[in-house]
Amino acid sequence: MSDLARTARQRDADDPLASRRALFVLDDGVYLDGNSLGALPRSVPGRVEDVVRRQWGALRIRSWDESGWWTAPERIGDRIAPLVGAAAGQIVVGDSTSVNVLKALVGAVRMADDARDEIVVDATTFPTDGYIAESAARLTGRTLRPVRPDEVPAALSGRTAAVLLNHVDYRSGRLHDLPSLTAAVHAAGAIAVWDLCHSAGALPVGLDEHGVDLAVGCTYKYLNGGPGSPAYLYVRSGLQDRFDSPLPGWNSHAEPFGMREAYEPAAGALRGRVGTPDILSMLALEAALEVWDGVSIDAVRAKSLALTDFFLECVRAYVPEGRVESLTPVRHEERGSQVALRCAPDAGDVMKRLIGRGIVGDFRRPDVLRFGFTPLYVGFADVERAARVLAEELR
Ligand SMILES: Cc1ncc(COP(=O)(O)O)c(C=O)c1O
Ligand SMILES: Nc1c(O)cccc1C(=O)C[C@H](N)C(=O)O
Repeated sequence: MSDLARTARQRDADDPLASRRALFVLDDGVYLDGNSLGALPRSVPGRVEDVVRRQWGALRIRSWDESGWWTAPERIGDRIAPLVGAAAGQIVVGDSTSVNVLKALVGAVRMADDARDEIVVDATTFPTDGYIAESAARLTGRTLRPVRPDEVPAALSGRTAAVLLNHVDYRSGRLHDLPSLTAAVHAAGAIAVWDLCHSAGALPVGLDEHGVDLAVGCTYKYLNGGPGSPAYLYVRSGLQDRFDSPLPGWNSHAEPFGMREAYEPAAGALRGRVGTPDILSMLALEAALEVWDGVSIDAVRAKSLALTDFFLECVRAYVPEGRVESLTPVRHEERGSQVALRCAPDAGDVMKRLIGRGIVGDFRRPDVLRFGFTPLYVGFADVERAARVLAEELR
């Protein structure tokens, strides 16, 4: 056994989160793709079975009240809230991240005065946010200005209405400085909107502490909600009265069953709802969130950094010099929970071979091997093995 393998074994033995792994369905491979689709928590299949057979099959329409279907978006929002540093009453679950980006960004611009004619968007964003921001700009009669996150402070002015940023870059794994960027946006008198897809469940976000205005995120990555599980929208309590959703469906009406002709928004975070919630996915997510009971997000962050540090150490030790280049920042303050390795010209083939050997990461065009580290179920021995197999494939 190598020194690194021995170290891994010891670190797994000392890991306070190690027992969480048993809460997930995994095989004997190494799953490093939880930043794309989280693994299945064991509590989910039984809950879905109950929702389908008893709540739907037997109770039918009564379940909207008796099984808590109607209030699921805000109830599950309150369950996610502590994971992203938000007090209750500010998050609703529903729709996709893409749809929530539209609600958040148009809602943000509608809070700004008309003289503010620009929307700033992260120029390195995951594509969907950029596409939707472009449409939000057209819908609100603003100009879209793509800016790299590090250049955002210099780009802000009295013309800026709202700024949409990704907390962690999906390609490189770079963590952007949410507190200081939010403060800069506020100093310019603009509204800060954050996409938390790659940070929620992997590191502390501190939405309330840092005064974030609006935020969105998916639940199928580090929150393990399942394929296509509903996303969420956070609207800071102090802004909720001014939040004017571009999708004011009947579920966000003050009196949904009043069936009124005129729209009147509900109070609070409920304004972020649109239409009938996707109950099966939503209640699968609720069951999945049980894995967080008793877990501190600070402990998750500590393990995440230890895992990514250890992976980089193993890669340095095992992989032939010059064969890969890490795009992941060395400084912890700039790192999310993934490692991206540039591997030209054959990253796509290399990832296929890794997956064939049970080491599952993903390939992002044009030349990136991407490995996500989910602290609740990835261990140090997994990390050492992944780097060792990668080195074998690259030799
Ligand atoms: C930063 C970011 N935003 C949005 C999305 C996707 O949004 P949607 O769930 O609407 O497909 C992803 C990943 O798919 C993402 O990484
Ligand atoms: N949402 C996804 C999907 O529906 C299929 C495959 C992958 C995804 C992803 O989440 C991709 C991911 N956001 C990324 O960072 O690349």
